[in-house]
Amino acid sequence: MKVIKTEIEGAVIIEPRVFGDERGYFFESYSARWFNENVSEINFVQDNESKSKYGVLRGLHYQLPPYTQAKLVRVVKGKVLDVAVDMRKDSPTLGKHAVVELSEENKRMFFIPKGFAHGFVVLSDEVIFQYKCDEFYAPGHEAAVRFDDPELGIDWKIPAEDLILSEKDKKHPNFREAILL
Ligand SMILES: Cc1cn([C@H]2C[C@H](O)[C@@H](COP(=O)(O)OP(=O)(O)O[C@H]3O[C@@H](C)C(=O)[C@@H](O)[C@H]3O)O2)c(=O)[nH]c1=O
Repeated sequence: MKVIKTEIEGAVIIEPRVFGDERGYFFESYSARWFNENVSEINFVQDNESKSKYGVLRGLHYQLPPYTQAKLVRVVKGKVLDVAVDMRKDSPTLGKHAVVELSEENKRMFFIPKGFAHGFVVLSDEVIFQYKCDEFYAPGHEAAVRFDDPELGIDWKIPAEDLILSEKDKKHPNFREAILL
């Protein structure tokens, strides 16, 4: 397992050690002991999975206090561009984002601490996306930022006409109007 820093303090990429043999492969997708020693002392309490087709963009989502969530995200099938936007009001990188390509090939995971808005876009025909959260879903405390706010300047890598968003995700506020953490 290797920890790779991103341009934003706290948001890190995790590269698992993959054991390949004639049967296929094996890797530890999560070890509480390793994670607590090498990344952060976290108690994950919920696992989620979503399936999406090419062009689907989910984001940029977060939960408000007291239900802020840290997330450990990965792709089981396909490929995404994964983005975390720093919403921490006291952070020197407030409003900046980290981008990571996650795929079934590179098997990378992305750890997004509390204080970030998160989203991804699907670059392959289909994606199965899995993630762990350290706080339960709190529907009354959902918050979000527009994926295409020019102030954030995120390059989603696929043409705007290919994007597929939920009705909810089309209506989020810009970063300037969003609630900071
Ligand atoms: C996130 C979530 C949704 N739901 C329900 C609510 C809704 O009816 C249905 C679909 O929810 P959404 O449209 O919000 O799903 P989605 O757009 O996939 O939301 C997710 O996006 C990514 C980018 C994240 O970072 C996640 O934290 C989460 O916000 O699932 C739960 O029951 N539990 C959950 O934890």
